Amino acid sequence: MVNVLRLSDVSYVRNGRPILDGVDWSVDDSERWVILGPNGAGKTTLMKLATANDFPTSGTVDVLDHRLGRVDVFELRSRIGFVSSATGRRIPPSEKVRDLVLTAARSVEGRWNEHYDDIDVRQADRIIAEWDLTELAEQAYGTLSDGERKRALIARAVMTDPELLLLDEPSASLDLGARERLLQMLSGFAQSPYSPAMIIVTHHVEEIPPGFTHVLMLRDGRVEAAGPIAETLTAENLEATFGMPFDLMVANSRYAAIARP
Ligand SMILES: Nc1ncnc2c1ncn2[C@@H]1O[C@H](COP(=O)(O)OP(=O)(O)OP(=O)(O)O)[C@@H](O)[C@H]1O
Repeated sequence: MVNVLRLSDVSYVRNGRPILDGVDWSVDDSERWVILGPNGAGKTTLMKLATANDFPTSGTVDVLDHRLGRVDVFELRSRIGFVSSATGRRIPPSEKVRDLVLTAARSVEGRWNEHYDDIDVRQADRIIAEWDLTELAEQAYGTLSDGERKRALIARAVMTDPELLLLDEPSASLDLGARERLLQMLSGFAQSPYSPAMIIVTHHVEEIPPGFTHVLMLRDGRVEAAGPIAETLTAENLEATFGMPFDLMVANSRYAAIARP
């Protein structure tokens, strides 16, 4: 097992307010983590640290065995895949899906005159098929549905064989069918031994793909609970995290929560 992320006593303070407070968290390469928490809990801030896009106010963050503050973050970021709603906004609407995935090999957004090796083209086509995008490969990104866009962005993120893949609310705004299709694909990907360590952020237990192994529950910048999902994702911990009582159901390795009357 190789450690890919370690936060030790991390605090992140802005305007005198602790947005993250005393966070300890460790992720190994075989693990698939869900970060669960209400609006404003600090999930996005945690993602910024894990993707080497920000620095803690105090404590230490080690990403892929490098301590933030002592490493070239640009080199480090090239080893991390990250998809958030902001990622999609940077993609030129006219970019074709095949080029969107292929250009990740050169870390550019928008195809110009770069040369791509056959191995890159084959890798892009394989990943496009894996994420069920073959029929859309010649279609412009701006014309895709939300669900198709999410799959295209994830395909782009995995094109560079990242050692850590982070997805910020991958199924937000998707309709039921698109959400379920994406969850099935994420579940398959999560269960492959060849996949990198994965972290997804969500507000909803219904959006946890089977195969995810661990959960970190965050409230007001503090870790409410963290550990293997089967023993950590409990009605008690949900109540502590979201501040109200829930009935938690598990069926077919999927979770559902409804407020207790
Ligand atoms: N740079 C900043 N300066 C001041 N406040 C900040 C800054 N960054 C985040 N915050 C505040 O910290 C809190 C946590 O923000 P964050 O975006 O990490 O939460 P979140 O869990 O991702 O929320 P959501 O689920 O709504 O996306 C919020 O109240 C936010 O306003």
